[in-house]
Amino acid sequence: MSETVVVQNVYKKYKMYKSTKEKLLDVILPQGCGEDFYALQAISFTANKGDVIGLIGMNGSGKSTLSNIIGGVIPPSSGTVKTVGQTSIIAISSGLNNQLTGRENIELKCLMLGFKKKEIQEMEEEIIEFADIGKFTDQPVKMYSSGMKSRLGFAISVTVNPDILIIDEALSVGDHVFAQKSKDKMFEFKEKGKTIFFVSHSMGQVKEFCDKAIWLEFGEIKAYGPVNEVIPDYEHFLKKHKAMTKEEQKEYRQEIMKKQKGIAVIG
Ligand SMILES: Nc1ncnc2c1ncn2[C@@H]1O[C@H](COP(=O)(O)OP(=O)(O)OP(=O)(O)O)[C@@H](O)[C@H]1O
Repeated sequence: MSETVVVQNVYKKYKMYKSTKEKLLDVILPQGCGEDFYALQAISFTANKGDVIGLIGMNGSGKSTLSNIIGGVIPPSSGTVKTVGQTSIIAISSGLNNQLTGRENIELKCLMLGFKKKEIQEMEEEIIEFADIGKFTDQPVKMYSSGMKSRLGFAISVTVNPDILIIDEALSVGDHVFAQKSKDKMFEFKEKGKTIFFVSHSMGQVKEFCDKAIWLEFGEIKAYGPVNEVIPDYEHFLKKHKAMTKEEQKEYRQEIMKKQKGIAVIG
């Protein structure tokens, strides 16, 4: 089986500041200021061609951070990510330039992906039709509704025919017709054997679409395996977590954070 994504020991560190003053001091003082916060810790896994992997986990567990790192939108603080083939990321705020028109955004994104002018011209109509942006095509994106923006982002990302596709909650946006159109497109990619990462809070959608799942908890991989093994464990955990009092939830989080601090020092 050919490996398309290899993630090795990835960490993503952010600085947390209590005030603007602390943020300023961090820039000025040689020893820095503020507290380190790890959005991702010791993340290692491999995805193969044809894998459709759900990224699941509670709010703030690191799903978007990980998908942005795989998609090359943000760099990891340490560790490596190797991807084979072209990667395309679909997120609700999928990197459109508000000042440019829809058509200019299409051209810019395709140029950045290395397409030639003739290839872009050929794809342009297909993207406009898929996005269904009609007479808004030559208007600046800042005039678009949020639905139009996400349709355009989705249409560009899928028409460039990527090898690795990262979908961050994209199915939950847009009207019924577009949701069905995007779902069909995703199943078409799945059938073509592309590698797909699918970020979702909907276990129904993950079960329907994915073969495997990565369960993230407070920035770490808690489980990675077939959906029919990982999802029941995650659902069981969610139920238990929901039944905890706020205080117990806090204690549970602190317990894990304490363990993670040890890992971060080693990492
Ligand atoms: N730019 C940033 N600066 C500081 N902290 C950040 C930044 N981006 C994300 N974080 C933090 O990193 C953690 C992981 O965030 P992320 O958005 O990846 O989680 P998520 O699992 O996608 O959450 P959700 O399900 O709520 O979308 C969160 O605690 C978040 O507050």
